[in-house]
Amino acid sequence: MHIVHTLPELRHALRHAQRPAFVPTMGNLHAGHLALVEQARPLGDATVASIFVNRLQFLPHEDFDSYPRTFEADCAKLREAGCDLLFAPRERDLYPEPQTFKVLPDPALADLLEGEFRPGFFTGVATVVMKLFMAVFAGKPHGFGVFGKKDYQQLMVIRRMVQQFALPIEIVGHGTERSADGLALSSRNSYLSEAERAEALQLSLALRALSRDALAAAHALPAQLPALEAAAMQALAARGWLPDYLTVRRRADLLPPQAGDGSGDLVALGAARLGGTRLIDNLEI
Ligand SMILES: Nc1ncnc2c1ncn2[C@@H]1O[C@H](COP(=O)(O)OP(=O)(O)OP(=O)(O)O)[C@@H](O)[C@H]1O
Ligand SMILES: CC(C)(CO)[C@@H](O)C(=O)[O-]
Ligand code: BAL
Repeated sequence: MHIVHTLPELRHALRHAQRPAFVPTMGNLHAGHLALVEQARPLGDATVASIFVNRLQFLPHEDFDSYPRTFEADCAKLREAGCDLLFAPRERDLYPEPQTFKVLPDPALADLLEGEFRPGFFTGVATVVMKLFMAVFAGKPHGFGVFGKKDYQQLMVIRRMVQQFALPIEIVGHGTERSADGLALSSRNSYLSEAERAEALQLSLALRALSRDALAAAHALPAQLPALEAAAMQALAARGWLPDYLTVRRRADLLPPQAGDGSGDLVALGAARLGGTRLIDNLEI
């Protein structure tokens, strides 16, 4: 695996590729990331990953400084997974000057859920993903970007960005990889103590219970859903969590379900803080 840090090095390394398949990450890689690399490998003619902890998508009080940086271990994992090229820019490579031009995602999609609790998050994500896409795909006739459904809303924002800017990039979504007990793999799981790690599973269980309750109430879901969501949040809060949201939304636009939406059109999404760690998860119903 070739490792490059600068844009000219990246462009040179990719000069013969016609259809790169690209997996952007923030590092501290786990089996979820490696599954994305596995998915990317047969798609393109070069498999590219990036590691970049993007300051632009963190709020001042968030964990930018403490975000786990495990570069050597990440390289070994990517090498083993068959990645051809790793782009690991330093901050000065990607942001040689303050990024005053930004990609502003549609607020109808980006200001809800994650965007409500992390204002500016999706502007930071869309801006860095656009920069990474320009770096990897500029001049290429076609390419693939592989993203995880664990970050469900992020995947939707990126799909819509690619569609509206008519980028010649196919966005591929990969299902959430979980540990044997059902916890969604996440870099931030490494913040959890042993006791918190055991408790963390309750977020996916709560989403499963909320999905079941929503299915049982399908005949009158818009009227009944607020009480079901409140009960799900209270149940987590009673276990010591601080839930931001536990909700059932339409997969198409992440708005609350309307009468006539089928249960197959819905997704349950949740975000909650356990101790100092904020976890997210979702379940397509
Ligand atoms: N469990 C998972 N299954 C599938 N894809 C995943 C999983 N976890 C992360 N990804 C995907 O990997 C890509 C890089 O994500 P990132 O580096 O932020 O990892 P993360 O585990 O989501 O980290 P964090 O804990 O900070 O949210 C994203 O497309 C993300 O959706
Ligand atoms: C897409 C991404 C690499 C942009 O920084 C990040 O949000 C992530 O790791 O999901
Ligand atoms: N996994 C999405 C990136 C973030 O939480 O900042």
